Amino acid sequence: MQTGANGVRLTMESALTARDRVGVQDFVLLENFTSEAAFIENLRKRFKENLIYTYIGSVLVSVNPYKELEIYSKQNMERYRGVSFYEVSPHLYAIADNSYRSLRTERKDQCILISGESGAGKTEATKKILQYYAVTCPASQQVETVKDRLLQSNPVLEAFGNAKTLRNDNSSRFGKYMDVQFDYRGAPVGGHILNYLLEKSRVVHQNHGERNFHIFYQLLEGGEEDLLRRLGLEKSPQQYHYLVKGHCARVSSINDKNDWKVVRRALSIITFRVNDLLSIVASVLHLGNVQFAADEQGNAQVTTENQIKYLARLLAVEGSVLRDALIHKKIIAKGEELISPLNLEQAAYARDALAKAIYGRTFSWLVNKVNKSLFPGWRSTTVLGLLDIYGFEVFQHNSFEQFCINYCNEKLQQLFIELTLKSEQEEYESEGIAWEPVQYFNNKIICDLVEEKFKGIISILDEECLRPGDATDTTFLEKLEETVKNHPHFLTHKLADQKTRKSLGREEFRLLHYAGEVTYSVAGFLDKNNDLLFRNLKEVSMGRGCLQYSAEQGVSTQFKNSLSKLMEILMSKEPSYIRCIKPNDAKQADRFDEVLIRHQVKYLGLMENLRVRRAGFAYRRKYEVFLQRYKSLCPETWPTWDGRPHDGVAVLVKHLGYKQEEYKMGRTKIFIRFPKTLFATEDALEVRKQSLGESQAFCVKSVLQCRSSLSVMFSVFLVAIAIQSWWRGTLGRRKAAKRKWAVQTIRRFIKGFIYRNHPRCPENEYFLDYIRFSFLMNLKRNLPKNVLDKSWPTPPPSLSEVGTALEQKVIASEIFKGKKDNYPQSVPRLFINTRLGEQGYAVPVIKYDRKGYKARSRQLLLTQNAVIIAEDSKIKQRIDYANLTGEQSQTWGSAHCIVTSVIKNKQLVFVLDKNEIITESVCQFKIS
Ligand SMILES: Nc1ncnc2c1ncn2[C@@H]1O[C@H](COP(=O)(O)OP(=O)(O)OP(=O)(O)O)[C@@H](O)[C@H]1O
Repeated sequence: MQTGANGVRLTMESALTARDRVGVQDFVLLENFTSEAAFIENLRKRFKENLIYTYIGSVLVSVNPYKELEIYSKQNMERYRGVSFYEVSPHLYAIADNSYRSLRTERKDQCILISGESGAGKTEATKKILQYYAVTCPASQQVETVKDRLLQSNPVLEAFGNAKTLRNDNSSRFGKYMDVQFDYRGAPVGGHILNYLLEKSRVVHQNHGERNFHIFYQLLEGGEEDLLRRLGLEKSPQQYHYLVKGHCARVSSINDKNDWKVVRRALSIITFRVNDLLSIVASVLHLGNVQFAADEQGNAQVTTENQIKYLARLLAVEGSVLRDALIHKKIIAKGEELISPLNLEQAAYARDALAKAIYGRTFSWLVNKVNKSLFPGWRSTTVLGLLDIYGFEVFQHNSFEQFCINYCNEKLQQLFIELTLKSEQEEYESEGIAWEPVQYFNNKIICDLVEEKFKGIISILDEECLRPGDATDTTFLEKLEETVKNHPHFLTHKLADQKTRKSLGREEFRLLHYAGEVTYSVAGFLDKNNDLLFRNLKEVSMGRGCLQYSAEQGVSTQFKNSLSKLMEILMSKEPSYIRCIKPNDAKQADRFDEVLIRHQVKYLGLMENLRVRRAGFAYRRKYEVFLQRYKSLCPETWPTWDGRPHDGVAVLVKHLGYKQEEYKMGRTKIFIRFPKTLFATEDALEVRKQSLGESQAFCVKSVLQCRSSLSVMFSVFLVAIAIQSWWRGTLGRRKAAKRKWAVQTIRRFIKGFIYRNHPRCPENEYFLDYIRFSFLMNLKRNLPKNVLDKSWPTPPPSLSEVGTALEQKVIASEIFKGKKDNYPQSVPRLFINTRLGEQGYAVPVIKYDRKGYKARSRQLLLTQNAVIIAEDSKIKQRIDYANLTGEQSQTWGSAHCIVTSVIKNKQLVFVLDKNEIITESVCQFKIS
């Protein structure tokens, strides 16, 4: 949580008073909520004060500070833990905690959707949320392992999926959805990752100032000599065509050598097949160095035999087969296989296509391995998903990749609208407030334009890719024009009017996205959608098991299908949103580039978010909370209100003169339509606080003066009023606390009843304790008359084991009653081992029957100074401490067991801690 300059906690309402300086914490409180300028001004004010987080309702807007802020400490995490969303200032942790709490209390799966352009801070946000859970969730041995694996998987995925770009030195070049799985105690026990659209083109080409994926440089820079020799690699990246296209193999902010050490270690935890994996990485570099020359017929011939030799070894294929595959194309026409030679350009294309395919498949294989290592072994009860995906991309030149990314954002916006409106509507319904239609733009029309069967852009693209004959990017554009020409969100040079036509090239089409227009160039659409890998190359490259090829499908269709699965996953969860903004292109702290930010506000759809959120009411609060804050503004509610909070708020707002159209009273909350109403109330509170402060000071002063000048009677009278007012306040608070307690107890009881047949867990422990208590009280009244009496009351199912334990307890009393000083204290104690606390040790106690056969062994939990006494000398000798080791064995050297004489055909072992029974519910066995 952020604190103000004076260290005071900034809650949503109290921060309102500082709004001139730091703006509003929630954009819904912007008076002029349709003004983009007001929106940006609010962001700027807050950014200047290092307040990088602001809400739009429950959406968090985050501006990358490009500097370390002291708001991510463990202490800060603790402050956000279990605290209501609006009681603390906006933060990632508030979103993380809120989602986690909903997951625990409502047992509903959650997801946090993080979007923004490259360098806006999505990955950092994801990592910080994971850290938050790592620190604040319950821990166990397994959790530690999972945490470890989650942390280990990160450098591996970053090595293979991230690269230096102009905008970000560690840019994720793939979309990522990660499920964190929790057990019934709320501890993270597993994870699962889905990856989207890896930017494979980077493997063979990088723009100036950019690099290939980190792993290549790490391997060359950090790999041991032996390893490099085995892979046939040289240390210098300059030797490899695929690594020098961007002319910046070395970057000052990146330490490839150190990163390699981390990645190498992490890799061996994730997979045993590190050597295979590195062979494939190396083979990509060798492929890049394969060169061709044209023969007399213009057909390509391989000129770099050495590379083929290495490739054959690394990919475990025949060299001659690979060579042939690189310079020939196999086509199946009318059921017949035809092999035709490739020219230079085609061979280079085939080589690059193979390199991209190999790398892409390897990446998927790796994600698969990571998932296996994160699999908890069973289906966990609840999951929390984190989606770290590129936001809208609008460049000078937009191509197939931007088309896919922007389509993805349309889908996410659709989900946002549906779920936000749905949850608004549900809240209105549950509060008994009439629904008011919300004016918003439904972008379904754009999603349909892209994805509709037969008529959508993706279908047309696939059709064009598959049709026989000469299909080109231009024919695809023509087909588009023909099929969707009348769509209001689609435009081309040919379809545009005179004026717009100037801004559109002949090879371009424009989509009017919900966030604004984007013009796409069709050049390369067909190739990229085909992701063409000639059939014979595909066959050749399947040598290593890491390379698996999926069914043939256009890339855009594959993406559409995986998006539709993603939408299903997200739809089944309760979403939270984080929208990340990059403040400048120079990666500098304290620089707020307004033009760049306006662009992002537009393409993140923030104004549209705000409009949807503000469609109804700007502010809503539980009656109790509202009354507690503002009760001093009305004489009838101050200092306490004895009636229902609902009535108190009604009296209060009437006194404040709220107009009918300014608010609505729901079942449990007040809804305020305009921020100005809230601001006026907040300002009145400030004034009231001052006058209250003055009057208190006055009161104290007058009491002091009274002592000297007025009669004692008068000062007693003043004090009496003060006490009375304090007492009323205390009574009121107690009453409210009691009511709250009652509600919580009833809730816990109901929940416990529902979970009564589950193993003990937070949901049912209260209920089970209650049942146990009732059973014991009943037992107390109906105890058997002697040990042979079998008429024990039947325990409830959840306590079936207690019956036996109780029998033992009664038997124990036969032995110890009157013989041990502290017997009376031990009676009400539970029979389970938990009394030992966390200091207990597990000790194997192995029992033998009279003939010396091993009868039963069992783990006992003992405290360090426990004494085990065996009364029966034969059995005493046979107590087996063989498994005890080190320190414990010395401690246990003096331990004893009491093995009592036969009672009811059973023997009992009582473990004593000094003179006290610490457990007696164990080790009974039949004597043969
Ligand atoms: N909360 C933060 N505090 C300090 N620095 C940050 C924060 N968020 C981001 N940064 C800085 O910005 C850089 C880019 O952030 P990050 O890699 O998370 O961006 P991204 O949105 O994931 O980009 P891409 O889409 O390219 O992967 C980080 O390396 C870090 O230096």
